[in-house]
Amino acid sequence: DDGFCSAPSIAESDEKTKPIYWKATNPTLSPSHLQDLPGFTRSVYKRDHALITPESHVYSPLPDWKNTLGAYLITPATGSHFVMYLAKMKEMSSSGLPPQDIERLVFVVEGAVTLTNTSSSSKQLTVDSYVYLPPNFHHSMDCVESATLVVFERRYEHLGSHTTELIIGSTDKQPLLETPGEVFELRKLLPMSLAYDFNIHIMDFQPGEFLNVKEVHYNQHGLLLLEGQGIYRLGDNWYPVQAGDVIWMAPFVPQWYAALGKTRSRYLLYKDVNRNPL
Ligand SMILES: NC(=O)N[C@H](N)C(=O)O
Ligand SMILES: [Mn+2]
Repeated sequence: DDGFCSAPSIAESDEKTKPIYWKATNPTLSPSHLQDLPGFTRSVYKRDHALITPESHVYSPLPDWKNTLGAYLITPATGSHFVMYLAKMKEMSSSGLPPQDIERLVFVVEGAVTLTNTSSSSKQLTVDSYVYLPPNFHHSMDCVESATLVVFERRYEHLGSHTTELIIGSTDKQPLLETPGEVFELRKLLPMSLAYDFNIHIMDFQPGEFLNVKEVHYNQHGLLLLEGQGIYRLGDNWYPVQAGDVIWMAPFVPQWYAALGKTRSRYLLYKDVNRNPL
């Protein structure tokens, strides 16, 4: 009647009053309906990339953590040299330590945790804040109510006499960086100095903005879409994505993103840097 196409949203009470077989002649492609289809998932796992969407996340107790469920989404089994997992901390929970020589970055997606370590007083980490923990750095994260964390860990690759330090920060305190030839806004959570063998980029796109470079590079990525929706190209595949989706990108997989929808896209991206690939 309005002269344009739209997918009507049908309230649950409406569904009960509809005649038998009405869905056969009123299909809809709305994402919320697709998610209800038995066995349907947008998740994909291929040699050089994976898309792992929330309906596929599988949680189990995290070794050495108390009262915490974790979903390992990227691990060396997928081909990466790092792990990326979501940790859901419940009431009165606490973290375990990473194995020896493993560095860790934790970003708070929801809730709050208290970070304690032997060298300084406790710090409260709330949504959008993060901590980088050098290898073999004793610490504990404790949660009174609940929190969701995204955690990256990898074996630290030493370079000369450089060493890394404890870093605590939040995205909004990080300066915007130059992005020659690109339109997205870029912040980095770690210093760009040689000591650090990876960084976490926070990238913001307004709807309609996209990567100008159709990237192919030696670095690996682990991505969590924090806000918005769009299309991710990985190799010859084009994926509709939305907040909550996780992507693994192997070295050299062609990659490109265009933000769509009505709100800003923001993603958090692991990238190995500062080391000779040999
Ligand atoms: N897929 C990406 O967003 N890649 C980044 N622009 C990067 O490699 O820095
Ligand atoms: Mn890239």
